Amino acid sequence: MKTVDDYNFAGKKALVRVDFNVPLNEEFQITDDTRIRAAVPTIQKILKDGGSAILMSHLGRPKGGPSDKYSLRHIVDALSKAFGTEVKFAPDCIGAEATELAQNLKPGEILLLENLRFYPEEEKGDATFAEKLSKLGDVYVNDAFGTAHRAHASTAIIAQYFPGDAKMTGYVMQAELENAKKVLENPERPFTAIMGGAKISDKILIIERLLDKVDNLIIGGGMSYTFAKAQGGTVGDSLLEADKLDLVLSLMDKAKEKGVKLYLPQDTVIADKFANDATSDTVTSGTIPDNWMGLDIGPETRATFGEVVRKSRTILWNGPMGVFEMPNFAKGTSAIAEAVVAATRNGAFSLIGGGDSAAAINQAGYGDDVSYVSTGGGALLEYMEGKTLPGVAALEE
Ligand SMILES: Nc1ncnc2c1ncn2[C@@H]1O[C@H](COP(=O)(O)OP(=O)(O)OP(=O)(O)O)[C@@H](O)[C@H]1O
Ligand SMILES: O=C(O)[C@H](O)COP(=O)(O)O
Repeated sequence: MKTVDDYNFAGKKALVRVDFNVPLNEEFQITDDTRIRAAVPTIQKILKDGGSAILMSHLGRPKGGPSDKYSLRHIVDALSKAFGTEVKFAPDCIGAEATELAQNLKPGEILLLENLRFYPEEEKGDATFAEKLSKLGDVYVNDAFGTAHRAHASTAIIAQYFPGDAKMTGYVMQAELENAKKVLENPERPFTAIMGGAKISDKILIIERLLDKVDNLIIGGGMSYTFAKAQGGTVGDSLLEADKLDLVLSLMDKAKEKGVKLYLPQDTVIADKFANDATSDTVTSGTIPDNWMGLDIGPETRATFGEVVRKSRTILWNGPMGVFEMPNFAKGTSAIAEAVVAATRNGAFSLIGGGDSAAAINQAGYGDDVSYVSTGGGALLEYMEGKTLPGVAALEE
């Protein structure tokens, strides 16, 4: 695969697919700018060579055409700050105005196109739409690792409209693939995977695949209650995927067969409602009373999980240990973050994946103290599951 290092962008307009699907609050402020900061080196390389950059991205999952809520206009100022130069904006990603703005772009300038998903053709992978986008630039760079698992017009289909030497990966894509490979191929041992977050169904395939790779598997967060229930415990109103009970039991058997040590929470912080100011208590896992819900791992679990993590040499972490957005239920996630940082300082390789896990590590101020924070959520998981990423495959053809 060609990379931006193989290309001189002097006098060229680079059409760059980035993943600026960033979390915004109600005032449209960016609450985690990891994906924007990550994109800077690729854009800088293009501009330094004497090229210009036309950035295209999606934001959220808009259905039914353009809407202010999902407009990329909201992030233009933040981009100008991050890139150190004024970023121009095209209020439509194709059409006469976008074409004119792209044509008039001078070396050193950046243009951001409006949300690609305002056209249903984007997600459908429509070839005509992809061809229209392709006309805006001379060369195509795909740096949107976070969206590489989607076979969309701008991430995959578009590549066919550029010759082999004019389509390539950017630095984000390269770094993501390299770091994921470090974990998947010949990891230093012990190798510990920490899985948390809300849904087992989203992560079941990766958990199964990891059983062939890891020495320790730690399960926390919302998904742990399905394990507790499957073992005969009570979980009150906690998150539960009741149709996955047999599945988690078979996972537990597989872990045993493969000699993987499975760590589940011993104790749980429970609450009488889903709110930071809820009344809370700590109970043994699997003994949650009716009308209460588990929102974090308890102190004993923090100690056990922390010790396993500190002794690890390779760490993969996806998904928070509790509802870390609420300060009263963030202790488990913070404790894991601290243990991952301590292990990394001791020479371990740590890869953090998933939007919320990245936000949690940044919120705790540890973003620079782990080996690599992935910009990918679903994309990283699918890559780890062994699936081909269409965004990467399109550049290989
Ligand atoms: N005990 C719990 N009860 C309810 N929600 C929980 C609990 N533990 C964690 N969560 C929630 O899970 C969410 C994160 O789950 P998710 O699976 O989306 O992780 P992620 O790191 O963002 O991965 P990805 O980016 O792949 O989605 C957070 O919003 C968090 O509050
Ligand atoms: O945030 C993500 O995981 C990517 O930007 C992809 O978004 P999607 O799941 O809406 O395709």
